[in-house]
Amino acid sequence: MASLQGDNNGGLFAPESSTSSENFKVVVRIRPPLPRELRGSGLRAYQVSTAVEPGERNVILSENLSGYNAAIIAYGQTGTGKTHTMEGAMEGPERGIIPRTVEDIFTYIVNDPEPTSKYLVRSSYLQIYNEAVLNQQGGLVADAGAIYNTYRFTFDCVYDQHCPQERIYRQSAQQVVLSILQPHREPQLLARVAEGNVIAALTDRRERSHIPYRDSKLTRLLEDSLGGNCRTTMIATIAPSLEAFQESLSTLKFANRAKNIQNEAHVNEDADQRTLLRKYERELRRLRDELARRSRNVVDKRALLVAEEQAKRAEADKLAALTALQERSREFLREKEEKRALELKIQAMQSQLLSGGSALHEVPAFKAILQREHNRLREQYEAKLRAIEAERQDAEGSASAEVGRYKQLLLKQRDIMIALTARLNERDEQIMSLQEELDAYDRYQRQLEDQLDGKTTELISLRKAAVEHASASPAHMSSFDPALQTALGDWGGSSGGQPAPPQQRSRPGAAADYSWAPSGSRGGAASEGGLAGPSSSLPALRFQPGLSVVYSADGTAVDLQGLDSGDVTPVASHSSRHQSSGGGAPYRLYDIETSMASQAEMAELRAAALTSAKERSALQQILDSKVRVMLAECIAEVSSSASASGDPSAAAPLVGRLSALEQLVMRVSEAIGTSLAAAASPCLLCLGLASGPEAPP
Ligand SMILES: Nc1ncnc2c1ncn2[C@@H]1O[C@H](COP(=O)(O)OP(=O)(O)OP(=O)(O)O)[C@@H](O)[C@H]1O
Repeated sequence: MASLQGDNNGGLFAPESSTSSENFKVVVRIRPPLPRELRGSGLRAYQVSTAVEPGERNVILSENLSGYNAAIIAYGQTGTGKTHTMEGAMEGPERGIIPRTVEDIFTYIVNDPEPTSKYLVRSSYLQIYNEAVLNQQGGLVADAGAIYNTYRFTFDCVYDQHCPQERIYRQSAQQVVLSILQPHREPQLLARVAEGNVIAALTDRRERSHIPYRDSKLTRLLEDSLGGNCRTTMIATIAPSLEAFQESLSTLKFANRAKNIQNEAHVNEDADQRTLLRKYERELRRLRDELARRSRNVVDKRALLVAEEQAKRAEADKLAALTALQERSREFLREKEEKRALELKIQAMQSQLLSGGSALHEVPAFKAILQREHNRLREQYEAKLRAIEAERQDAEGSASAEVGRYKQLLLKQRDIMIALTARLNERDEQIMSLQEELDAYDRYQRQLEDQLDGKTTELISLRKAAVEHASASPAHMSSFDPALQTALGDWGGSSGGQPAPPQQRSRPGAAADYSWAPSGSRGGAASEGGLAGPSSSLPALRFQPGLSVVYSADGTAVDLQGLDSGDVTPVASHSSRHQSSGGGAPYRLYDIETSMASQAEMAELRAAALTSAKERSALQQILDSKVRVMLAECIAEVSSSASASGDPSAAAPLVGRLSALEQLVMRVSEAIGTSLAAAASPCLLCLGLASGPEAPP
């Protein structure tokens, strides 16, 4: 077998050329002459034969199962040795390509050094006869006499290769197609079926467009082998006899065209997901780097563009500023010229005015106008001054009237204040006099109380002496003075408790001048109903003979405990006259002539003290009521005067003063009442009247 590279050397055989495709090879195998052919004269002198090296088969078997699809197609006229080439003998050196391929595949699997690799080997055997596909699995069908038949033996080897060290999981599928093409005896049909449009299209030097693989089942099955993902070797078999010259020529032409087929073979590798992921990550990283590089270039370009734009803008601004400056300079020069022209014009006009011979203010018409204007302005100002003066006078008149009215009000208010002050002073004097009178009452009451205390002490001593005397000489008690016995009462020690008859009365003329005459006439009212004394104007007590009670000035009865003595005649010779040290009213107290003072005297003193307390209380009440009335009148009068004057605040000091005076009177009254109660309580307790109905308030 030799590669068909051309028909140089004037024959059908030519050396290999590097221009032929590595993925589609075409070889020609010439069958050795058969014995019958040798008997004839069909052989030519140029007949040669070449053996196929084992290494070439390995190449055909896709580089030791590295994952490429591989195909061996035997093409030739009948009896040219296709079956002999593909199948041959099952054993021995005449073994064909199929058994050798099977041996190579399993030898490779057995010799694989990677223990983790896994292989799956599948095989199929088909026959296509008149466009009918027949499954011939399980045995080879050899029908040498049939025409138009085509066999196809497909041998698939799928294996998994796993490399833990490289963490690679690769799955490859290798397809070995061993086909036998039987061209038709008629060249037209052969061209249509075998070559067909497929070969014509595949070998067309123009742009490859549509490949009509579907025109026949054979071309459909050989789709990958002819122009696809496959490393294909086509074996064109010819016979060496002269009788087969036309067929051999036709086969060689077909082989010559088929060698131009371009196959694109690649490894059938299905990487696992991790490998794909790593592959995609590497691709993604590469794309990112590319994008970053391009973006950086874009940023740099943008910055450059911005800088250029800024430079252009700055240049334009600079030109605009220069233009504006030049324009301003021109305007300045123009204004300067205009100013100079105006100054010249003013100078010319002034020179024209002065050229008349006299100044403007000396022109008569101008003087007249000036005078009129002056007069008009003066009249306006004078009229305005007059109006202002009239307004000022009106304001002064109204102000003076208001001032006069306020003066009158102030004078009236002052008079009211003076009058109120005078009345207040008068009230103060009256209050002071009442206070002094009240003090005189107090002093008199205290003296009465002192007197009463002395009498009580004396009476106690007398009763004690009487009791001692009775106990010493009880026999004489019967002859004891009845009056004294009566005075002693239970203290006299009388047996049986019978009262002693009154045998001795108070000595005639033994009376006391108990009258008192305070200043003023207020005490006169208290003497009504009382007994008349030497001083008829003073209240008096008189003890009637046979009466057991004595009445005070206000009609209060005082029990004298059975005293039956008659008149209590006041005496003057032995009376002790006490003069009030305070300069108050003179008064006279009982003058006890003898040490045998009766209880009538005690009762009299008690009644006098009680009367004095009652009168003092009455006077106190009268004083309080009158002072209160006076103060109320003063406050009302001051308030009415202040409201009448229109200035209520003017009377506030006076009202405050009156209120303070009222508080003072109240405190004085309270103090008097308290001192009175404090002074009267011990005395009244001694008299047994503290809880009586006539106790002073
Ligand atoms: N290279 C060869 N060496 C020896 N004998 C061969 C060789 N090639 C073919 N022959 C013999 O030639 C005869 C025909 O061969 P073969 O059957 O293989 O032809 P074929 O092309 O398959 O014919 P068909 O197409 O009719 O099946 C066979 O007897 C075979 O033994």
